[in-house]
Amino acid sequence: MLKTLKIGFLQYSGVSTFQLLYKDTKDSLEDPKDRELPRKLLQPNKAGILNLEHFNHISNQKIIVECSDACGCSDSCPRRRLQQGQKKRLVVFYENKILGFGLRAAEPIKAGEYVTEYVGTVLTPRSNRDPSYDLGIEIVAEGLAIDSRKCGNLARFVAHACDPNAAFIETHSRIFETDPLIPRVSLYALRDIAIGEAVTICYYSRDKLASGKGIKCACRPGCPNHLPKN
Ligand SMILES: C[S@@+](CC[C@H](N)C(=O)[O-])C[C@H]1O[C@@H](n2cnc3c(N)ncnc32)[C@H](O)[C@@H]1O
Repeated sequence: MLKTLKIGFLQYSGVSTFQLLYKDTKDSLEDPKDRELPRKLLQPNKAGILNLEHFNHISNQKIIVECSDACGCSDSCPRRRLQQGQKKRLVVFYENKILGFGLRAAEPIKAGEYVTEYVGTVLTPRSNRDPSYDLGIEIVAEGLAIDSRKCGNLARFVAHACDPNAAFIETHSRIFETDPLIPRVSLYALRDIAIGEAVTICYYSRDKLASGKGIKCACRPGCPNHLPKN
């Protein structure tokens, strides 16, 4: 099962919990004594690069906030990466019998660059279905998941690695402020990814991986970890 990201609220009109959270965080960062607080909001720089140097892929409480019509910027603004769509060339590659299909870079990807979106059906996770392709949403809409098992894009093939080179990050993105705020998730590179290299994320926390139960992790020869069975 894909890693559950921590994020809070789905809204279609009016002031959302998220807007309040956003305001609180922004305000607190303006107070010098609070600058040490973990920063919740991420935005790419002018070159479209997200600073993920200190990204903790295990306890992820981060959300990317993209520009909208309220900013007055253009469609080519680097802070509209998800809105602009996938630009990186990627291939779905059959790795081996254990890993099945994975995703590989068909061109070099730099650390902090947007790779693609995790696409699927937004639903409430239920116990009687296969959650292997669920990506839990926790900031924009707590308790929902994006399921790419039957309907998704190539991000559904991203394999787990205990030392991953990419991460899924919830993304607050809408072109017009009046658009519905649907849960969306971006895939960003945590470090440079070479052409032909597998793009990987970490599905689980270190504790779960070290529990000794589940599928033996095949991220590298001799990896001692296990992917918990759902
Ligand atoms: C979201 S799917 C990834 C796509 C899948 N490989 C396919 O061919 O459709 C997750 C599944 O891939 C396999 N997998 C991914 N990373 C793995 C790893 N490091 N070790 C073992 N199996 C892995 C497991 O079977 C896991 O349940």
